[in-house]
Amino acid sequence: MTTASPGARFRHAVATQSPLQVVGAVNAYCAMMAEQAGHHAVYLSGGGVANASYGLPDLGMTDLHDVLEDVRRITSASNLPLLVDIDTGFGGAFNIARSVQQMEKAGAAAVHIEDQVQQKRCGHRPNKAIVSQAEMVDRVKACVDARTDDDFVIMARTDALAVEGMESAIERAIACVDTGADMIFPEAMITLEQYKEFVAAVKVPVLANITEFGATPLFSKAELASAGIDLVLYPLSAFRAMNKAALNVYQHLLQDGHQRNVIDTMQTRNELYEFLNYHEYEDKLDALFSTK
Ligand SMILES: C[C@](O)(C(=O)O)[C@H](CC(=O)O)C(=O)O
Ligand SMILES: [Mg+2]
Repeated sequence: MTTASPGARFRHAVATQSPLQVVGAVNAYCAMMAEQAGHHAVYLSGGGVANASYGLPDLGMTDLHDVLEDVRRITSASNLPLLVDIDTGFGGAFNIARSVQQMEKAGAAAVHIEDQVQQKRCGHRPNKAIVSQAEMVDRVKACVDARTDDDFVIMARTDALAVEGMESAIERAIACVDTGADMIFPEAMITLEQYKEFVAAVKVPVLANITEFGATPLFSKAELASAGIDLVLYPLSAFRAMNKAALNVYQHLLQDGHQRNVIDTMQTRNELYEFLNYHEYEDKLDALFSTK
């Protein structure tokens, strides 16, 4: 156990892993599995909150409290530093400041805020629109001013590549760093060369979002390391796999009338209990009621 703040632990993980793999966890139990599997940081995806917790598309329909609820559940269950997707910050400067304060209080280590308009889309979908560079800089300033722990990480995401091109994206990233952004998330890059350009330009850690079925090829950790990337994000990888496995079970139950054909695809009761530390709870319960 350590007394360092979540933000300090996230920075330490970025500094010591090269690059740091940040894995999406759509709920508390997923974060526990990621931690026990040996990961060093977890991610709460905005798309994940919308899709998994609310059955909504990733179109800016969820609010601060929808995301906070999932943050609290995850930070209560796992000690891993948590990077949270706060989309466009959920409003104007005061709302953004409040978002950062609430995330910090809820035990998050880091947030990323993006330069899309509030009626946002998934970063890998067409027809995105972005706010001006000046407005994005204001968003970042609101974040930086609002944090109480200087180690709490403010990551600026730019969606500009698809809208205005590489030059604008880099210019925006530099402006965000000049305003105090600690790390940069260039969204929907297409080549390793583009990552290299960002890394050379911003001089702070750069994150590569390796989300499946999107615009970015599934570059390996080694390839991204060679481009100078410091963080690799897998926002929805486990979620997509869970979804396919669950659908398969639902279909087999209908078709077969039993689960024997899919039992091998399931985590066993013992495995579940191991991750939950169930037996320790049971022992405590037995001790508590031993005199009855
Ligand atoms: C990272 C992201 O913002 C998310 O919400 O997880 C998404 C991921 C995705 O839709 O694959 C994004 O890249 O916009
Ligand atoms: Mg998102």
